[in-house]
Amino acid sequence: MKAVLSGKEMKEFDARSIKGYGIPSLVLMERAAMAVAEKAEEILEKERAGTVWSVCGFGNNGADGVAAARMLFLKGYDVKIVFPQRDGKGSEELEAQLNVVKRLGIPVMTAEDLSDLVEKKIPAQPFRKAGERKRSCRGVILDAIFGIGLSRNVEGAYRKLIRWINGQEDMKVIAVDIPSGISSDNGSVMGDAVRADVTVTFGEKKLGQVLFPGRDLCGHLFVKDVGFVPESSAEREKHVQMLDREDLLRIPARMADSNKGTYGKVLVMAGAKNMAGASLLSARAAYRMGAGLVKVFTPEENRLIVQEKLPEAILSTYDTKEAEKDPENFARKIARETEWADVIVLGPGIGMEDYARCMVENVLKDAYVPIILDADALNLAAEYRELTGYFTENIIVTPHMKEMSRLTGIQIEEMKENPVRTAREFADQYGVVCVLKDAATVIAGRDGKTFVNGSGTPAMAKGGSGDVLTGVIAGLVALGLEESDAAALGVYVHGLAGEAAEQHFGVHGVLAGEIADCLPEVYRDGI
Ligand SMILES: NC(=O)C1=CN([C@@H]2O[C@H](COP(=O)(O)OP(=O)(O)OC[C@H]3O[C@@H](n4cnc5c(N)ncnc54)[C@H](O)[C@@H]3O)[C@@H](O)[C@H]2O)[C@@H](O)CC1
Ligand SMILES: [K+]
Repeated sequence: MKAVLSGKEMKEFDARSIKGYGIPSLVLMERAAMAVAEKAEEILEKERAGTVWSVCGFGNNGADGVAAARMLFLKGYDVKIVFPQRDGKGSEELEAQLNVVKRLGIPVMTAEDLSDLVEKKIPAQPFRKAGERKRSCRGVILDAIFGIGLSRNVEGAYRKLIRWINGQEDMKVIAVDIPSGISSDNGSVMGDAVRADVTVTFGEKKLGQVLFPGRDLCGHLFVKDVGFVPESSAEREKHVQMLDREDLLRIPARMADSNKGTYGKVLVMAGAKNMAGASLLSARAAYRMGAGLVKVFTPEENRLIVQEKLPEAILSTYDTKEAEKDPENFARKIARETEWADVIVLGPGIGMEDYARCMVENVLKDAYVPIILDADALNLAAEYRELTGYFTENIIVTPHMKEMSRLTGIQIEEMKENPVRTAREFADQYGVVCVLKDAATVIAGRDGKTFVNGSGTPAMAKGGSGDVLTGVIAGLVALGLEESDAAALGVYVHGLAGEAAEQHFGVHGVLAGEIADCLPEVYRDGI
């Protein structure tokens, strides 16, 4: 698990080492610049290229760029430094770095001096992996215009330079700390931004590098230690966290003397009339994740298909007409089922009929085991607001952006601007665990624990993959994980399984069921 910091948190982290412990700022900067220069040299050697443009702003990000340019110049590369304009007031560190390069005679120029000032907006990069876009490479551009100090939208000469960088098709772009123009707090593009092939960042990851579109614009991200004094583990836990492969070790082991009862009973309440798919995907994923027993509760019409496609599942069916006619009897049936369960998945494909609302209400009212509330259960809660009155700490909600918008009334664009805050506020307001699904899913858990997920692939952007996720989380709860941990680890494992499925079927070809079937590859071979 690794901490991910906002711009403000990173500034405090910086200041702690410099002011708190007395490590000179220029010492940290020297190591930061060295990490950038090493990455540049690696690329230049591989590409047999010799040109370096270091494009710098007037803060310490620019100072990093000037220091790295000096190091590459001393190695014999053909180096030029570019500033947006002549008259910018530089930081103290920048002035110190510029004094050195002036004495060394490294050319320093401005945007106006660039003969080929071709401006290009952020180029699209369809279906290519980060760093793969450039076929020929004449050299390297160091993007050191803005780092974590970007405080407003970019315009004027800054914007021109950012677009100039994006227009250099035959140069690899290394972003110093973060691509210029990306907000380090939320990954948004502030006016315009650099598309980097590689980003070298210092100390810790920033939120802007793990949330989209910033995550995409970073290219390959390298985190380098430059000598900051580390925080205590209690301090680290206060930041947003990102899971990594070591966290797979937290999936409980299977004991030699166990039986199916040892690994929990999952009740999947899903699928409307003739819509068995959602229940099958969720149930399959729960079994694949390791749950001992999975029961599907679904309309009678789905009996044959469930038995045929997943004979391992226990089946309990209901008559939808009876359920509508006699809600009290339906409620008693539901109570019997929920009593059996250790964890419940509620909602995928159940529809918006009255009996579905009755089911959601009764489960929320009477069940005290963890409940994963998804899809139509969330849409019903959005439509019948009184259902949110039952939200308590045993509930994990898993809305995608549209469902979250229905639940909260907040526009999708606004939520995308700050998904961490959106998920956190919802979780705190209702006391639930909130999994806000998107390309970078945010998990807001108990005790302020917040996670951003780093696994996954666009191959998973397909119908049914959310149903699989509910089963994965339920499976982990059944194995004994606490709800916040099950949600965060479940999202991570689900993403890894999607990546594994992409290896087999390609980015376009993956089916949701295949994500479920690739789960064992993740925890069997993944650590
Ligand atoms: N000693 C340190 O504090 C270290 C800092 N480091 C570097 O320092 C960077 C942070 O430096 P700073 O805090 O100076 O910030 P930046 O260098 O990211 O940028 C701040 C400068 O840009 C200006 N600015 C902000 N938004 C603008 C806009 N839209 N248009 C025009 N000007 C704008 C600010 O007024 C300020 O002059 C990090 O990203 C990292 O690269 C690293 O060297 C590691 C050590
Ligand atoms: K930068």
